[in-house]
Amino acid sequence: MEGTDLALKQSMDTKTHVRVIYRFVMTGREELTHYVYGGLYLVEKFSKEKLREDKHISTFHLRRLSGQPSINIQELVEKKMAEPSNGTFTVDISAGLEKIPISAINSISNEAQATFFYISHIQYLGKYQLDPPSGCDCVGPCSDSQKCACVMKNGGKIPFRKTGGLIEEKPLIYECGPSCKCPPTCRNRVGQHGISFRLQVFKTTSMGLGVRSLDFIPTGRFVCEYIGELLDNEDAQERDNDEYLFLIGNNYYDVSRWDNLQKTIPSLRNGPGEEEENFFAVDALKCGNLARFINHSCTPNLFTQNVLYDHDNKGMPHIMLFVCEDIQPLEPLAYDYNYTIDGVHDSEGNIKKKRCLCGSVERSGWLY
Ligand SMILES: C[S@@+](CC[C@H](N)C(=O)[O-])C[C@H]1O[C@@H](n2cnc3c(N)ncnc32)[C@H](O)[C@@H]1O
Repeated sequence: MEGTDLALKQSMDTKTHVRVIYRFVMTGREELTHYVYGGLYLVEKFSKEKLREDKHISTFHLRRLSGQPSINIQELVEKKMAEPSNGTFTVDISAGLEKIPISAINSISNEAQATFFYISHIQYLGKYQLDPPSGCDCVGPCSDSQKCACVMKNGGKIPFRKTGGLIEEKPLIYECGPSCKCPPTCRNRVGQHGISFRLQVFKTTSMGLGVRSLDFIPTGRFVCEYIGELLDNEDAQERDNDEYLFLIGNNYYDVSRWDNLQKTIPSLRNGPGEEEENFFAVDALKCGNLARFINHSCTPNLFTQNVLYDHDNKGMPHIMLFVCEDIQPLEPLAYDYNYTIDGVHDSEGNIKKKRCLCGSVERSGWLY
């Protein structure tokens, strides 16, 4: 057996008592089964004796994808460690709220899953007035050539490719929404359709829980929204939570970030004006979706994009995560939290510091 080769070619074979958990191929959409060894894969049922007796033993050809750690299969067999002694697996932490199940695996310890309420839509506190969105009158799917009101708001071009990928990051994107006459299949509706790739929460070795993809996800594709309770600055301060609070202002009000874009296409300066700078945050401490588990990286594979579709309040856009670099199966997802060093304080105003453990060479060493 080629020990450095980790993509199992074969799936369930009842005769040999060997079951392959993943096929590590980019197009693989094999059913996820329950045991994963070392956070990667392995056999569901593996009887050493029977394997020896059985003439129909299947041989695996193992092929490792770039970045996957190696596993010594021979050692596992010798130590009778074919089944993990520790670990928990949850088939769907969203309990059916997402279109596809969000599994969670802890192959490091038997620690219980984090306790929070899984929700799949932003919760707006009653005190915030949401302006109803203005929609387009397009008959059929919107296109760049039509005089579509939403296309105009996006600077004259639908921001998504036909394949669904976002063309480029912008201060704000207007998707078509419930006030538009175009159908749900319109190309200008992406993030609102929710998760479409298989994502998994997993226990990391140093950063608590994280999220990885079980599928290959190409650059530009939508991954998920950061969901939680929407709070204004004042309410956010009162919640003692800097772990799961996404400050909307972090990548939005920084006009210098969009300078080049604004010079080339002035109509794209469609972020909030100064008078609208009432900062908002999405708090996912008590309730949220899987995005609350996505860790920070100084070399991220995701970026956050502000999107409006179901209301017109520029100060509280949806925070949608898109891919900025092709994601391979089992690769952890990460975005840049955009903290400023010495910019995080405790309730007494003292500077808080936290080491960054993302491991990127370019890292500053500090998360904040
Ligand atoms: C939004 S949560 C991410 C999920 C978290 N790992 C968990 O177990 O729930 C943010 C927290 O994760 C940890 N974290 C995320 N990225 C990190 C990094 N690059 N280095 C160190 N800690 C990180 C920090 O404790 C941070 O406050």
